[in-house]
Amino acid sequence: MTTPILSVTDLCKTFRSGGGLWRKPRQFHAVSSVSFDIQAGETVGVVGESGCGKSTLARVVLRLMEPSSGSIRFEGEDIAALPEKALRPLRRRFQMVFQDPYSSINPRLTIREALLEPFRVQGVSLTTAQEQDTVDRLMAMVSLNPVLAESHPHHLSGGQKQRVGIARALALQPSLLVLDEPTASLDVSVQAQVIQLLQSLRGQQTLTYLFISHDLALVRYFCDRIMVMYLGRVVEVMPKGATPAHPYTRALLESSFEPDPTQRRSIVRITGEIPSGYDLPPGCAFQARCPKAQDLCRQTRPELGSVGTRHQAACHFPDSPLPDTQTPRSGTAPSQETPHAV
Ligand SMILES: Nc1ncnc2c1ncn2[C@@H]1O[C@H](COP(=O)(O)OP(=O)(O)OP(=O)(O)O)[C@@H](O)[C@H]1O
Repeated sequence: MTTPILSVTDLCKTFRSGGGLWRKPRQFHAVSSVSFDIQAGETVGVVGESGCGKSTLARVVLRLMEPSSGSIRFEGEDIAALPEKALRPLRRRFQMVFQDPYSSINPRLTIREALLEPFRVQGVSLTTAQEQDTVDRLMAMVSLNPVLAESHPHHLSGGQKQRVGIARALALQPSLLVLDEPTASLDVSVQAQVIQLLQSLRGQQTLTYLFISHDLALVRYFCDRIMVMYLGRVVEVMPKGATPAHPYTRALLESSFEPDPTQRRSIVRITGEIPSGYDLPPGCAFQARCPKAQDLCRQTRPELGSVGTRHQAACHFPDSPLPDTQTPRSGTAPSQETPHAV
């Protein structure tokens, strides 16, 4: 087994709010005890509803936000507590593509300047000829007309701007790219083009992707493995093509299907309130919305446990592939498997 490119263990991010002379600040658990590994060349998806902690996880993993606790090993080195000065040279090895291409590029810079900015930030000096080669190479890599290099971002369409965002992220030849909903703000036809571009770049270069999305269907199409988050925790980890075992993942999947009147199948609906991240109930965080919840779910929080090959779910009563879904899984105690299952 090779060393994973990224290894995250028990990562937590807590936000404090309120508090004063007589009142303790309240704690919001945006990311709770998340552990996963990514091997070089893999594409791992993180999916879940709005507010479940996907973007916070992405930002904390890349140290764009400080973790509250836990370890983040990038190419074998623990970067969770590394001072910024020591971290800076490593930053060229992991980059992020943001959801909103409109705000992620400085509107005052031309596209050429935006593409060369990462080199300046990293203190890499280029000759005029090298700058031109670099801009030409990056524009070609993301299939942008080189004429656009002298334009400002407001002259570009959303899709073109996101291509610039991707080119900028790739400028320093990183090994890990974290993509935070890279197509969410684009029209549907443009979304498909950006996904195709990301697929082709993955084929041409040795790139590892951590792909964040609220769209389970897209993640299932694009990613090798999928990590499902609910209220800051990972509730399911499954390989591409696997049948979801957690009722929450199943419901997410159902909600992403187009209705088909010719198909008869049982629909899982999510009803009920999402609990507040400030005040989580004991037991399973999904219990109030889960059609299968029983007393055990209200009492004991299920840990991530094996339900199949490289497939884990944090549920006392997971769906197939386990044969008897009404029998509590024997592994409701902390999983015997390594927590680094992603
Ligand atoms: N700086 C902050 N201070 C307080 N709470 C925050 C902060 N940043 C995020 N949160 C809260 O943490 C939770 C997780 O936010 P996050 O943006 O990570 O979710 P998300 O799954 O990426 O959602 P979306 O898909 O809408 O971007 C949310 O409830 C959000 O309000």
